[in-house]
Amino acid sequence: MPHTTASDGPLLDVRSVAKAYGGNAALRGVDLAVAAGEITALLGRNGAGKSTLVSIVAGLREPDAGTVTVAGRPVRGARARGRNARRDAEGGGPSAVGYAGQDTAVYPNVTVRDNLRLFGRLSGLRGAPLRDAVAGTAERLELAGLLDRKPRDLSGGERRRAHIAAAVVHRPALLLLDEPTLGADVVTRARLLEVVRKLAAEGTAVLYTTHYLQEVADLDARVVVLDDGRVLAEGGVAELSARHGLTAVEVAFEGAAADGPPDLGIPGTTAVEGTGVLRIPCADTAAAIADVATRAGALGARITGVEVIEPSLESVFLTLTGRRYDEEAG
Ligand SMILES: Nc1ncnc2c1ncn2[C@@H]1O[C@H](COP(=O)(O)OP(=O)(O)OP(=O)(O)O)[C@@H](O)[C@H]1O
Repeated sequence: MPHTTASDGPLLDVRSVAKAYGGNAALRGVDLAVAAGEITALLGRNGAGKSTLVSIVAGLREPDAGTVTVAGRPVRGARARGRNARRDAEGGGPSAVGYAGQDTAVYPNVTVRDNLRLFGRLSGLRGAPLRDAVAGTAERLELAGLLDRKPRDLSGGERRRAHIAAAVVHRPALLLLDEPTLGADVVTRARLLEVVRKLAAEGTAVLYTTHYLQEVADLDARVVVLDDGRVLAEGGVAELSARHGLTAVEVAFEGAAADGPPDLGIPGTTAVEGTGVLRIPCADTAAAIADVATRAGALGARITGVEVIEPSLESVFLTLTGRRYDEEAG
């Protein structure tokens, strides 16, 4: 079912959103847009503000300033909705937003089928459309054989799939996923990415936070880099790599793992921590390798390996923030 917006604008439109907790600014004026059918990956280190932003878009938190619209309609936080929540649900048909936060939100003691029914009903689905939605979603997330089991009796990966199923059962126009693959094994991760790709291909706008840069490439997602509550850069992976990525040559030397690499006197060179490898940022890799060989030869240092590092999201992040992106820090 294709999702259309009330206007020609993006499905999700976030403008100048700011949020502080006490005196700590978590978001400092964020602008972000996601079109129908587009996957946007929100990248940033721990504490960058990703979850805060996603929960504001989900209507779970109030921004201090700025606006969020989904399909042209303003998102109101839980406090502002207050007693009108039911009226909103009744008036608006199935909810436009599906949200899967970091913690699994399915009820552990209720079967997967009843969980999916419940989440479908909460979004306004009833009768045959609800039954079809539950069956279709279970199929999509390979839960069909697990519908009569309770989440407390499922494996971690199965429970995570049930959690995502609860967020998509009503076929939201906008899907918010906050680190959906955190701790998932390779197979579960691949399945979840496949589901996200399919939903996007059918017209769902997806906003996705992750610490795994490889997933961003696998999803061919548009990237928004958030750092300290601000958008540092946005664009496609190739575009960002070309604009901000580094090309470098990494050179390993005999005996350097213990003693550290030799000082070749090349400006900008850094030692890769704990490896004895020298990283040399450069524009012309062939010229850099020839230069290294000459200088190493003069010092009597024996080269044991050379690797060319192409621009990547990792190096984009390093350029923009001056820090490495720690993928396991989720
Ligand atoms: N409920 C809260 N009360 C006080 N401070 C908070 C609260 N939630 C988040 N923060 C702070 O706001 C900042 C942004 O946190 P947020 O959880 O949005 O970051 P994140 O990018 O999602 O991080 P992570 O990758 O670790 O999940 C951090 O400094 C965090 O400590």
